Amino acid sequence: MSNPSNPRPDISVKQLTYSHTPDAPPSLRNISIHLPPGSRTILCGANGAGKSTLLQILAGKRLVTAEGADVRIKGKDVFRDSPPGVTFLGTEWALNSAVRSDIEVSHFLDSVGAVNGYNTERRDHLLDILDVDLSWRMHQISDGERRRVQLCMGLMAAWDVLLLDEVTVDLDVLVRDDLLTFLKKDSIARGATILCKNSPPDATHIFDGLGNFPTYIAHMRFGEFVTEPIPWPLTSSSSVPAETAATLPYAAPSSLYRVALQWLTEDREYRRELEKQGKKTRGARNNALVPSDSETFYKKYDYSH
Ligand SMILES: Nc1ncnc2c1ncn2[C@@H]1O[C@H](COP(=O)(O)OP(=O)(O)OP(=O)(O)O)[C@@H](O)[C@H]1O
Repeated sequence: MSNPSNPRPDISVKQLTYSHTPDAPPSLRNISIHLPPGSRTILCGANGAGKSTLLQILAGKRLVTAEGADVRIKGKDVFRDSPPGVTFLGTEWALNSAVRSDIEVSHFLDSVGAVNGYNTERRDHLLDILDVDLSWRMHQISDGERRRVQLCMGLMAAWDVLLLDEVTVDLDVLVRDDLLTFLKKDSIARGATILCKNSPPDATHIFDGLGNFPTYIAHMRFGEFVTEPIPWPLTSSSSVPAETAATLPYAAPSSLYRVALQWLTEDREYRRELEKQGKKTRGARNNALVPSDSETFYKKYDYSH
């Protein structure tokens, strides 16, 4: 949904172009979206489409200097006004050595609570849903368990806007399902907004059970929206562009996986077309090296015996 006339979108992005480095091509190109309070949007797209970059910019983690770009949450400029009530949960958290130190989970969560303040009923509910054992020690738990602690920590304080960067992918199916149910209920009860990304690596796992979660879905490719956020589930009366409508299955929420598959297939065909035209290169460069890249690689590193 990209409707600038919406009186108060929770997330509003206009003319956003962004490059990670001065010489690199833009990872986001002239992006504009407007998401209303209480919406739950899933960004779909192949690896490198720009989903994480968009979430990180909304979280104020990357500074945008491009002229004309306007990135707001609840009407506040994300760089200059730091809007309150925004929670960003990303995968890099688990890589931080501090969260792998010898500290008991209860102490770890208490230290965060002391800083942020939280409702204990909400915390206990999250501990149940995420099946967290307060006596675990942070350096002795699995990646999935560590992720559950992160989610509990990040969701304890009630957020207005939640930005999720693939933090549910390594949860087991039951925990993930309970968490999505909680997030959906919470978003409905408090009119809070969720924007999250889903990537292709294991699409069946990622999209399984997600069909009832979003109110909008969107498709990104090479830093642009091929399909701007559109209401989900789709109906024949959805305000979907004609060219998109022709490609999508109108059906039950369970078809989200099929829509994602359709979009990713289109992405791959588009990329292959660019490759044919010499505008993109992937994999072994068969014409550039004789013998092939892989033979050269294996000889170089002497994997032959
Ligand atoms: N720190 C960085 N420095 C330079 N380029 C980056 C950096 N992070 C991402 N990029 C580039 O920006 C583009 C978009 O990356 P981004 O991580 O936003 O994609 P994505 O859609 O989230 O991908 P995935 O689903 O694989 O996580 C890619 O071409 C990527 O190579």
